[in-house]
Amino acid sequence: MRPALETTGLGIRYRRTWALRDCSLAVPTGRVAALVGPNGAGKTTLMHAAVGLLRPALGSVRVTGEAAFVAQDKPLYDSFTVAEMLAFGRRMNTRWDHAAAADRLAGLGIPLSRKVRGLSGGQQAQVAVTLALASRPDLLVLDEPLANLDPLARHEVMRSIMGEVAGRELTVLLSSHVVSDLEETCDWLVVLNGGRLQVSGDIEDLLDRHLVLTGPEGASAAGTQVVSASRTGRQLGMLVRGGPPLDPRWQARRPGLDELVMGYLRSPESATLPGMTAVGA
Ligand SMILES: Nc1ncnc2c1ncn2[C@@H]1O[C@H](COP(=O)(O)OP(=O)(O)OP(=O)(O)O)[C@@H](O)[C@H]1O
Repeated sequence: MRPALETTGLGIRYRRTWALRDCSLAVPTGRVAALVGPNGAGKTTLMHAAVGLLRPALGSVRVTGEAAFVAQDKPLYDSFTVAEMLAFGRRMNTRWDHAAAADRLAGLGIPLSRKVRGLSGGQQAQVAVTLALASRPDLLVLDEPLANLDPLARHEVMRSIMGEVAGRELTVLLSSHVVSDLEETCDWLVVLNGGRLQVSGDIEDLLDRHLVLTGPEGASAAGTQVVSASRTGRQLGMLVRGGPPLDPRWQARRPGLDELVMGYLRSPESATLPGMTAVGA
């Protein structure tokens, strides 16, 4: 099956600044892909390219089917009621599923008669996601859908997105700064750092292929590929690929998603991408 989103050698620049360089990735259909990276990493740029808001300067980007996009600042009109937002969406889209949108909002307990400005942040996020889903996209692209939401609302938004993915062949690409929000729901990981792709792959597979090592100073990491290393007093800590290490002084365990992401972000020269055999290539 063709991937839902595929970029090949993608390069995007704003005048002279390259925001994204040599980015080749493929997100398979039906995945919920987390797009993470520090401020300025190129996440919004990649999303804008995916939905056709930015043209590549180099390479290509291809979406299988239709994409819908929810921008960071939730594109809703404050003075509209929810019903007016739905009517607006209906006029703007040819593939509009009005009944599904109304059902979804009813299920979430969001009154159609309420003005957008009278909704909580979590409800506004839900309305924006509902509008995007009502256009029946194959790829749903969400730029920080959880920003400014409390933990309960973040959980609710993620849960409802998962519900949509379970029901059909929808692929989701969503950016977030809070990796712990993504652990439960995302099954694909894309890490960008300084405009470069560092990690792209299935999350379980990535976690299986890495180890967190802790051991004394002088312990050798032979038998592994070191992604990043840190020191606390006389203790060494490492994120490595492959292994287990030959030196028995290490304690080794599977990383959590946040440890995997942090390990790569700390070491921008490291990367793990499909088809790659060595860390740091
Ligand atoms: N309109 C623009 N004009 C010039 N440079 C831009 C523009 N938009 C983004 N950039 C630059 O491109 C790079 C990538 O920005 P982008 O917004 O894609 O990052 P991001 O990962 O989404 O960041 P954040 O987490 O802060 O939202 C940054 O260096 C940014 O300063």
